[in-house]
Amino acid sequence: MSIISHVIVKVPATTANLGPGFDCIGAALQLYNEFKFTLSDSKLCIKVHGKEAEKVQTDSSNLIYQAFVKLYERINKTPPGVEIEVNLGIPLARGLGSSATAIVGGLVGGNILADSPLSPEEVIKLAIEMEGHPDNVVPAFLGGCQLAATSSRGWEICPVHWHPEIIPVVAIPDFELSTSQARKVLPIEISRDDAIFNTSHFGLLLQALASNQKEWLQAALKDKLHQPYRQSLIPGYDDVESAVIEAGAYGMVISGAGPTLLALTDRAHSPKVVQAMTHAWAKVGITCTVLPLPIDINGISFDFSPLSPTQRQKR
Ligand SMILES: Nc1ncnc2c1ncn2[C@@H]1O[C@H](COP(=O)(O)OP(=O)(O)O)[C@@H](O)[C@H]1O
Ligand SMILES: N[C@@H](CCOP(=O)(O)O)C(=O)O
Repeated sequence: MSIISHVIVKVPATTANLGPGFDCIGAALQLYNEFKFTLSDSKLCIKVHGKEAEKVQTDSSNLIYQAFVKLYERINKTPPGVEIEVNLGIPLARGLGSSATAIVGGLVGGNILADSPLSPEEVIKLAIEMEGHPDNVVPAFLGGCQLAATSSRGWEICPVHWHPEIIPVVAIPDFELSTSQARKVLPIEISRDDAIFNTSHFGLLLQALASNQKEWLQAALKDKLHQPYRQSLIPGYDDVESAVIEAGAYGMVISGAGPTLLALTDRAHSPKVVQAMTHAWAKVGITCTVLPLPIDINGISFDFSPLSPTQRQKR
């Protein structure tokens, strides 16, 4: 029996792939979704607040609720009645890990209301299973920049040092691109040359992120696994990239599955990069919101209240 009446879980946005690290690396960003779970005797009730709230399902198909139910399935218990209140701070289907926050939020909320039967490692494993790849759910849960690789134990998760002088700037356009659509355009197989290209660039990326070595970062952001196939889904990609380089950034990549574009820059060039992204996309008729978003180093945070003695008696 739960001794907790409600829990509020805050989960950060993420930027996955970082160029050559398709499906294995991502970083948490200081932009958040917040989920409040309250035990309830009546049927499921989901309330959503914030911009784009009307786009989120409020029935049992809601991804947060599906994750909540998954948690209870895993511990062989019937899910309790619950009211879920969502405060959306992260735009949907833009490549900033909104689905990852819903999965992580639902699992963590469910786990806490069930008196935490699963360890953080088990919750992360379940989140990866639900999302299908680790590169957004892992940093969303743990914060910072995280690398995940399969092993005989399941997953090896490894923090990646992100030099504080490397500033992420995201340009979020006013159109959506679902991850499933952006995965459909990817080839099943790639050539050995492309595999070597990505292996070498990914190795360089890890060293470049840790050291802030300018030339390494400039080269390391290149990729041949997913970006060449996805660029055509993002009108104006080449124009924004040229403007970003001209403004002095290290480079630009697709954030997650897109369509948000992520520039990495040093602090001094950050204001120019913001302007360049805004203007370059406006020139091709696309309105976007451009934000420098520092790395979130904490991952999930939560706050909960115990049941009152009267509530305990009722249960
Ligand atoms: N806060 C949320 N609550 C419920 N479902 C959500 C939430 N955020 C995202 N989703 C679901 O995830 C979908 C977007 O996932 P996806 O295409 O992977 O984009 P993203 O890059 O934002 O994760 C939404 O259309 C919605 O179905
Ligand atoms: N590696 C995935 C990452 C998807 O991240 P999201 O933030 O767009 O959900 C991919 O590139 O498909």
